[in-house]
Amino acid sequence: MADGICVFAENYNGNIEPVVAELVSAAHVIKEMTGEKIQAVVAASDCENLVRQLNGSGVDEIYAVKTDRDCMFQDDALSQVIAEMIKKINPSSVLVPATTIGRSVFSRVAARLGCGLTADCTELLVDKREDGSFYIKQNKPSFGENVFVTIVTKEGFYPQMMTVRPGVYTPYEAAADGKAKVEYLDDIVLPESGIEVVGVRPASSDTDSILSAEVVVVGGRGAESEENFALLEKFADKLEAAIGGTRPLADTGMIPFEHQIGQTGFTIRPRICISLGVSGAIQHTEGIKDTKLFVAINEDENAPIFNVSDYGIIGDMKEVLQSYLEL
Ligand SMILES: Cc1cc2nc3c(=O)[nH]c(=O)nc-3n(C[C@H](O)[C@H](O)[C@H](O)COP(=O)(O)OP(=O)(O)OC[C@H]3O[C@@H](n4cnc5c(N)ncnc54)[C@H](O)[C@@H]3O)c2cc1C
Repeated sequence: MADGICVFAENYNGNIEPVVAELVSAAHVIKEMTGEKIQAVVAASDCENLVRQLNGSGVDEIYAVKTDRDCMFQDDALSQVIAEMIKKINPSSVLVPATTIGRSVFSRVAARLGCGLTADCTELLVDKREDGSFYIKQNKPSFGENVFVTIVTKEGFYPQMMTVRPGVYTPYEAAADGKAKVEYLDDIVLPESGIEVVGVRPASSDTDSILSAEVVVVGGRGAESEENFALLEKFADKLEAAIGGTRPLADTGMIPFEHQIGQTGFTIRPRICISLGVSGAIQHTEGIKDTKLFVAINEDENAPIFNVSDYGIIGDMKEVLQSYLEL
């Protein structure tokens, strides 16, 4: 019988990616209901190092395959290894980061296993069927991010497999003395790959910068003019803050999608967040609700953003920022 909540331990350059700790949090939410063990799967040439990092991260079991060569970006070969691992472990659910690597590897894993894959979940809820079995409600934005849908894997089909959007869950803080059972699956071998990696160039705009920023300045439609946005950038520069925005700013390309905050964007948890010209629609404020200190500047005293801010300044953002920058 399928049993266990399996987390894909995505790694890069010898490090487990921080997003894995978020998936471990999501797995613990599921475990509270189902009582299943949390498993991590990892396959890499420097596997021992990655297993060390995973041990004590809040997982109960680690399954590892040591590959005979570096297989980063050889998703055709890596997906075969992971699919074989999942067949062997037989978990009831598999949680994968909705990252470029997670998406690419697990669409192939799903095809190999003949199972479904719900992409880009922003909420996972557990429910119980009449026969006592548990299932995961996989909630995600859909249809051009205009509606929210709940996807449920058909009864009796396992694993329930899903990618989870980074930033949605708070990283799991494991007890320092936590130990996992480790098993190396030596009979699984990395096949030849049709992909040759000729070079690696980092992306120019990464989501990490905004997810890990201590201070974030968020612009809304009120900051959309060239003049206002230039002021916002100067302000952010002075505060050494990352820049985020509402969906209209991402739609017009003023900020990259990776910096859109909200239900269909990313969730941030900075120490300080300052929003400029943002009305405060629920779809946006969902993405900032865990901010420690939240300041809003809006010229409309009735703007809903003031209902969720700790401090509010009623005024034209241009005048407020110009005064601040002159100090
Ligand atoms: C399914 C769905 C998912 C969505 N997901 C997201 C999401 O992830 N993120 C997101 O942000 N939105 C999302 N939206 C859109 C959301 O509902 C709002 O439309 C959007 O957040 C509004 O953006 P805004 O506050 O920038 O613009 P507006 O609502 O137009 O507000 C602009 C504000 O700026 C103020 N203002 C104007 N000029 C100035 C000035 N000079 N100085 C000070 N204040 C000024 C105005 O008073 C106003 O309050 C989603 C919508 C749907 C239907």
